[in-house]
Amino acid sequence: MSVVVPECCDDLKRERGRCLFNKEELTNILDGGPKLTEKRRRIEKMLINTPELFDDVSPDYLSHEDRYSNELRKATQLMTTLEKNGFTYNDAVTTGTGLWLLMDGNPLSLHISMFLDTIKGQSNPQQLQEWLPLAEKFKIIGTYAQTELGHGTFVRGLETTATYDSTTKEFVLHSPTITATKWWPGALGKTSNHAVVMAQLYLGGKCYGPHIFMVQLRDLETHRTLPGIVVGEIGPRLGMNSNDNGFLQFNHHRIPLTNMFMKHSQVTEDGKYVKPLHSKLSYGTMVQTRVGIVYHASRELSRALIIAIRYSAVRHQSEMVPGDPEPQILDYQTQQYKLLPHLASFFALRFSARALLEVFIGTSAGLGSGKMNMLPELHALSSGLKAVATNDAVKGTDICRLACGGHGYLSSSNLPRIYTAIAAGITYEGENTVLFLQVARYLIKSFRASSQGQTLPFSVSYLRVQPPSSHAPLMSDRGLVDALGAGVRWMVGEAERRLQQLVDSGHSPHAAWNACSVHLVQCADAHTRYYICEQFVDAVSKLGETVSSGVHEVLRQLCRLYILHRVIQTAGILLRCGAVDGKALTSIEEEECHLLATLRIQAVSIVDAIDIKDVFLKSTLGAWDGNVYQRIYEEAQKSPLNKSDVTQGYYQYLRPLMKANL
Ligand SMILES: CCCCCCCCC/C=C/C(=O)SCCNC(=O)CCNC(=O)[C@H](O)C(C)(C)COP(=O)(O)OP(=O)(O)OC[C@H]1O[C@@H](n2cnc3c(N)ncnc32)[C@H](O)[C@@H]1OP(=O)(O)O
Ligand SMILES: Cc1cc2nc3c(=O)[nH]c(=O)nc-3n(C[C@H](O)[C@H](O)[C@H](O)COP(=O)(O)OP(=O)(O)OC[C@H]3O[C@@H](n4cnc5c(N)ncnc54)[C@H](O)[C@@H]3O)c2cc1C
Repeated sequence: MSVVVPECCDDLKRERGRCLFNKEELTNILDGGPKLTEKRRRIEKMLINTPELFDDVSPDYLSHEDRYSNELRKATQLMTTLEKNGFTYNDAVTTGTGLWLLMDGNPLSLHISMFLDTIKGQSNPQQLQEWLPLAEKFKIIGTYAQTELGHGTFVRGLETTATYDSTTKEFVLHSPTITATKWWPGALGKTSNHAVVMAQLYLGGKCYGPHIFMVQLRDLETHRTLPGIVVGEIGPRLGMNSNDNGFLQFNHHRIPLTNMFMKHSQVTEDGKYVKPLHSKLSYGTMVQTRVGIVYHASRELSRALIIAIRYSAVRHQSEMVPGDPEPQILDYQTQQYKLLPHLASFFALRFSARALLEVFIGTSAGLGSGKMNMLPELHALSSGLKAVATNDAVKGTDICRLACGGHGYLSSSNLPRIYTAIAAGITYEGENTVLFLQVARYLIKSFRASSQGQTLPFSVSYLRVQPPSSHAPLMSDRGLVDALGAGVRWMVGEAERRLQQLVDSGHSPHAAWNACSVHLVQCADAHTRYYICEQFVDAVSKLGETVSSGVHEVLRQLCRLYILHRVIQTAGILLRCGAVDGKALTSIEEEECHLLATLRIQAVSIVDAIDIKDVFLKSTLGAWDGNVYQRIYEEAQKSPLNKSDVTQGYYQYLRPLMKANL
């Protein structure tokens, strides 16, 4: 059968012809510098030259078992390819490239992230020397087993016990109830032969709270489960079904004393406990992963944006003016309003992720020399940014899908897979509401400290009870960000007042907290977004000194759009606290509409500059050449239902129905 394929590529040619900035320069900025762009491209080239890393058949057509095996095959191939070519798996993670090839839940991802990070961050020198080389060379393969059937959020409520037996110098690991079963850890079901396990430490009958233990789960030769351990896979999930998320139970399973991670807290041979410098140091791997997730979320959002924006430039639908040719759907203002604020969000998240990474590196260096004072701020920033980044990436990815109409619902658009993968990010590594409440706790504490005249750390210094008055004109970027800051200050002040009022009227502080928690979550969200706006404005103004005017103008427009959009979203609060008036809001709304039209002109070039190649986008709708319809058609031919003209189902069910006398 021959198919008539409309010629689409001219649209993208025309779009690209309108580019007024140096794409390569913007690519370098997004990568963090020309050297990092060059390194990413070297990794990409190497991966593209490894055909084993690519699927002939979509995982959608494979059985659960084959899906897992296929992804494991590619994951192991990826690790060996990287190693052979002198790269680390971290290179593939930080550039995104490796993760995109393993598109459906890579069974080695927990090993190369949380398992290795725990070994590096929680081991004493002897443990590091013993475990790190084994893990780095994949002689042992592990995961991070913390969550249980009964508890994920409330780590202090975990039920798995690790009871020290000083006669044998061993810990006895036990799962006393069904709810103590470890549940969810990626790669726990079938892949891992080790796990770092969070369990309640018991010494002489006393509980010392959650601590981390290195536990071997499977024999290193036969891969069979060791006695005293029950392990398996938890079954299908919304997405990432090529991973083997697992369950784990211990039946009085013994491990040596030296298998407790002892960098921060220790147990001596005679069963004495040595306290850590800060009680939450054992949560370090979670904090580090949250920092990585901010990058990860921005990358996934960028893939969805490239797909949806290119498609919107290729797709023609309806008549804008009766009788005129059908316009590109990107010309509709409503389509621009769907997509372009999320494009601005991607840039905002990318700059904020970088700023957060610097805070993380600075705090980690401080911890190395015993300085704990930056830990609360890192916890608040990483919690808030992880929550905003994943919330926005999920929302943005779904909007991208909707913006592609029916074809966005096709698996071959890759939007469903990007969506389901990033959707898990709202829940894992700290459920977002819970993380926002941690941020709120920090905000209220800081606000109260300020009322007592204390100096506040940098990220909350704008909450000062008597802030210096802003000199920036309201409609400047700085002026609007100051207005947003005033809005957050008002919200936090209001939350504090309500909390106090409830306590004064006889509620316990905890009951008052719960009664204000909707408002507190809004404070945390608003604070984090204020921080993101600040980072975006700072980054663009710093870059202004070094980049060409075309690139600077694009960044300035994206930053402006992000701020305007945020002001409109918070209009109610800003009006209530008097930071803006109705007249200003009207002009901000009008400016946003103008800006959408301006940014639309170069939108395709901007997403081109994100520089993600077709093999990593994996989308029929988002490919560079815009040959959308041919690709969709070809992908459909791969459906197993198309292997024969008449399916078995016809003979088995349909024909009998048609022949029946109903
Ligand atoms: C690469 C990308 C690929 C991406 C690929 C990534 C793959 C990831 C796969 C998924 C993996 C997982 O999900 S692994 C499992 C992840 N699980 C979680 O994240 C669990 C979330 N829960 C928690 O983190 C915690 O239990 C939390 C909610 C914070 C509550 O802890 P507690 O009850 O112990 O603490 P609270 O009583 O609330 O608070 C007591 C004080 O401790 C402080 N505190 C709490 N946590 C702190 C912390 N981490 N650091 C510093 N301080 C902390 C609080 O601010 C309080 O300070 P004061 O106010 O000063 O008293
Ligand atoms: C795809 C995926 C992969 C995962 N991988 C791992 C892994 O590798 N290792 C691992 O250990 N775990 C893993 N997890 C588990 C994950 O970390 C937990 O699911 C997560 O921490 C949330 O905990 P929960 O499931 O107990 O949710 P719950 O805490 O039960 O949350 C349910 C609801 O209760 C609310 N809630 C809970 N506590 C509070 C509170 N204090 N205040 C207000 N509201 C509250 C939440 O906001 C939410 O709306 C994974 C989960 C998923 C989905």
